Amino acid sequence: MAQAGQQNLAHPEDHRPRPRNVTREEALQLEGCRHACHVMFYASTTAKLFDRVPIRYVVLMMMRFDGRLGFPGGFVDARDSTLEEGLNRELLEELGPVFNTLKVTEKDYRSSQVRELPQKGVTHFYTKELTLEELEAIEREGVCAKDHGLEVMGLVRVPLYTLRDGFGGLPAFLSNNFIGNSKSQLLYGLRTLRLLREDQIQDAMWASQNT
Ligand SMILES: O=c1[nH]cnc2c1ncn2[C@H]1C[C@H](O)[C@@H](COP(=O)(O)OP(=O)(O)O)O1
Repeated sequence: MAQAGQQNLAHPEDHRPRPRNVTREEALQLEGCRHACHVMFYASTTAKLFDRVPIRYVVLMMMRFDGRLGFPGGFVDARDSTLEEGLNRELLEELGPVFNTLKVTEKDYRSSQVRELPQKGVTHFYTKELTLEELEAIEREGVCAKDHGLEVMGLVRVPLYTLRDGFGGLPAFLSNNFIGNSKSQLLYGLRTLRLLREDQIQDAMWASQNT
């Protein structure tokens, strides 16, 4: 899938070089860098907040041990023969027994970004659509995972709506602290999967920065 839509968001005062997009093949040929894989699970829903505001999609992120938001996943290491094997191993540790049977595969791969500092590394991003029942099973059984309460403080749902005050919902969510390029991965996922329209994304980003 084209990666052009993934923006490299950085704090305006952050002068570190921005991560750059590379293809999966380019990424796999890079020497001397660690690979990490993360996945955005999502499911459609007919639920309405306050019986009025359509939720439309449940999108999962997690609160990490360091107080930042990110996606489930982690570093691929020498034990893993493929990126996806490493990702599924991390998912089993972080989200629990559901990942004995549910697997992320190469067809769920979306994009790769390389960063040079503080250490050269590549982050690979995946998205996977689930049924609402599958997604709720991850939420329910996540408390049985090895990393629950340690590396994973809890799963969170991303609100895709904006409330009448213009800030509650997605703009407020985007004002949180995100690990690495996970905020840019979230926006890329919402954009390319068309879970939100471009103008809705732009308005939410503007409100999160200016409210
Ligand atoms: O969601 C994420 N999106 C992009 N990069 C991320 C995300 N979460 C962490 N990271 C970065 C931070 C590190 O450089 C690596 C691996 O971190 P982590 O997932 O914490 O890895 P382990 O669980 O310790 O294997 O990716």
